[in-house]
Formats: sequence, C-alpha cells, structure tokens
Amino acid sequence: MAPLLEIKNLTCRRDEGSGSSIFHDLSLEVEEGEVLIITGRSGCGKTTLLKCVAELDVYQTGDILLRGKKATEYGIPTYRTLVQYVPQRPSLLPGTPLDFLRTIRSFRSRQARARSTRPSASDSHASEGDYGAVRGSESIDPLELAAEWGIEKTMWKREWGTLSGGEGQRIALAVAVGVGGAEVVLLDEPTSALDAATMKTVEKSLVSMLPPLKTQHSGRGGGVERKGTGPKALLWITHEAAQAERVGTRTVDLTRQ
Ligand SMILES: Nc1ncnc2c1ncn2[C@@H]1O[C@H](COP(=O)(O)OP(=O)(O)OP(=O)(O)O)[C@@H](O)[C@H]1O
Repeated sequence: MAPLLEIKNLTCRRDEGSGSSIFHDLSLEVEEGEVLIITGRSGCGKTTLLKCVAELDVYQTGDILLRGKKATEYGIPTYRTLVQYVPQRPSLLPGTPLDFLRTIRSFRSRQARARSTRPSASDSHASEGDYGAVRGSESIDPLELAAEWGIEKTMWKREWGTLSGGEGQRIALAVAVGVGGAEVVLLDEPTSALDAATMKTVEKSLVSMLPPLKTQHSGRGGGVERKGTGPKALLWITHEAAQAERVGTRTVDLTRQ
C-alpha cells in the first residue's frame, strides 16, 4: 500500500528556480500516526519544504504523492484541504477567524455536495446563529477546541491583525485540525508564541487526535493516548529540541540535506 505521504527527489531553488538550491533531491516518507519533526538552522528551507508539500511553493524537480497520487490528480484546491499548511503568522490573513472558518466550511460543503446529493451536516445547524452557522459534521469543533486552549468565542469575531501572536496561532491551529478532512497538517512553528503551559496543552491535544503509529519509531510521540479523531499525520517545524523530544516520532534535520 502507498505511504500516506511521499516526497520523492524534491529540488527547490531560490528566486523562482533561477537561484541557488534550497534543498536538493530530498526524499521522505511519512506514515499514519507520525509526527515528523522538521528542524535545521535558520534559512535552511523548512518553511519552503512545507509550502512545497502544500503545493503553495513551486519546486523544480521531484514528486509529492498523497496516498500514491499527485496533487493534480486530486485537483489543487481539494489537495490543499487534504494537506493543510498552518502559517507561522496567521495575523497576516485578511478579515476575522470566523470569516476564515466560514470560507473553509463553505468550500468543504460544496465539495461534499459535489460528491453526494445528501444534505450536508452544516445545513442542519444553519439556524444556530453566527457560530452554529459555520459548524460542520466533524468530531472536533474548532471553537470548542480553541476554547480548551483558552480562546474565548468573541475572539473569533476580531480581525486577525488585532489578535496576539499566540491567540492567532491557537485559532489557526484549531481551524486546521478541527475542520475535518485534513489528512496531513503542516505546522510551521505552531507554538512559538505560546507560554510553556499552553504550549504543552496544545501539544497534547494535537498528538491525541492522531491515529496510533503502525511502526515503532525512536521518538516518544508525546506519550499520550491517541484517539484518531483528527489528521493522520503532522509535519512539525520546531527549533526547540525539548518540544521535538516531547511530540516527535522522527526528526529530519534539513541542514544536513
Ligand atoms: N520568495 C523567495 N525569494 C527568494 N528567496 C527566498 C524566498 N522565500 C524563501 N527564500 C529563501 O529560501 C531560503 C529558505 O527559506 P525558509 O523560509 O524556507 O527557511 P527556514 O528554514 O524556514 O528559516 P527560519 O528557521 O528562519 O524560519 C532562505 O534563504 C530564504 O531567504
């Protein structure tokens, strides 16, 4: 069976392909249940790699396969819902988090309708007011998840730019893992703006959403019970060795690639 995610011989160059290489001939496989830590010195290409995997950045050679299929076979917008990138600074997004959630829900709803003529679960909540109108059928409600991380509901109605770095990070994370359907979530230093206690709470809930690992890896992977309610795997950029040790099942150091 094809791996969950396969990166094959990926090469990415600076300046839209005309400059020097950021990484060259990089190959990786990610299986279900993994928290693959991406680390390495500043500027070595960690963010670029995640953006390439999300098909947001252009690479010059190589293939990225999700369950054996290229993004073009899924269609790029659908692929990006299956492989979701969570930016380091969501404060640069326009509008409010609630607008963002509505847009994603509406896209998912259209996708679901295209696949089936059955009414979507979000329709059945359409009379529940501002927040209920964007609720979906997933087992994780982003607003409730964010509330567990200390985010009050009213914050969802504020412009992204008015939220603190840590508030914006938690909301963006809750949307990425809470709005169902993402198979692989790409986390770009997801807890860099959080205090130590909140960081550990977020880490635990993220790892608990994964399915159990099929193969034993050297890392501890959080040592938390896995419920399999969220994405199938995480690619997680961090500069913190202690965090990598807590959550990671495997580490790739891009400095050495
Ligand atoms: N649009 C761009 N044009 C030219 N160079 C770019 C562009 N985007 C990124 N780079 C360069 O590519 C390299 C990799 O950048 P990237 O942001 O992926 O590094 P990183 O490992 O995530 O860094 P950090 O740890 O500092 O966040 C850097 O040298 C960066 O300056």
